Amino acid sequence: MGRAVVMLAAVACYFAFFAAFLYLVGWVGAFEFMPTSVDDGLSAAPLTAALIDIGLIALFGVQHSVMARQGFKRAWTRIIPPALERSFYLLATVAVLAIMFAYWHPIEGTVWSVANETARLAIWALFFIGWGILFISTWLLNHFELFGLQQAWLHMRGQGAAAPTMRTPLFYKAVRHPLYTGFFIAFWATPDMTYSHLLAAVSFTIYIVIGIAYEERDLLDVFGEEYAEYRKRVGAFIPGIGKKA
Ligand SMILES: C[S@@+](CC[C@H](N)C(=O)[O-])C[C@H]1O[C@@H](n2cnc3c(N)ncnc32)[C@H](O)[C@@H]1O
Repeated sequence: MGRAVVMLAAVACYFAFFAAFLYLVGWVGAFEFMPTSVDDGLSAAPLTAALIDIGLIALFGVQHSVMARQGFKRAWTRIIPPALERSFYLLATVAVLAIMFAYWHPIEGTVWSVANETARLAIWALFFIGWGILFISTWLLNHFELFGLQQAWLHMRGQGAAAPTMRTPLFYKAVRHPLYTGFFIAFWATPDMTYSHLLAAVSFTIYIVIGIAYEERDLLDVFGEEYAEYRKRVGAFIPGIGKKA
């Protein structure tokens, strides 16, 4: 594949992912202008709906976990250009998110609904702060590398892939996984918690907590003692909590 084509493919995947990410924000927020949302979609009896929705989130989990493993990457990059490995990961994420958006089955009923207008506004502010923390965290790590553009750019310029660098700026000084902290806040901060929203929040939380073990194992492999020492000093999602001896 030509170098310029690789670059164009990476840019296309980046924008496809960005669109899916924006849709996800609206989907979780269940805003009225959204065609589908966590509280809106196909209909089924509550138990069937719950099983389908859990299956959809599991699909997301399997895609994310399998494609992030080193063994999979080694095999996969014998078929696709290594410079596009991250971009195809994003494209696969777009596909599983699109399936989730299309086949989500809401479950009727409300767990909590906040009536006070000021409290509602505060919760909405928290919702956007969560997404903001997540977005800023991508820049603190390396936005262009995380979203595949750096790899394609270096490839286009005939340079090898950049060596991974451990980063701990700003939020990363307080917690090891601020991006996931942002994700948790965004999923849990809602003034109207429906059963389907709760199911999504619980399932994604469980998935992330399990996924972290694998992510940290890879980080320990790559960064060794530097990451081990970081785990001893810094909490996982909440400052000071979840340090690893
Ligand atoms: C979706 S990001 C999530 C990062 C982190 N778990 C968080 O919640 O902020 C996952 C990628 O970030 C990388 N990563 C996580 N922590 C890192 C760090 N401190 N420095 C460099 N890369 C890191 C992982 O290797 C993985 O490729």
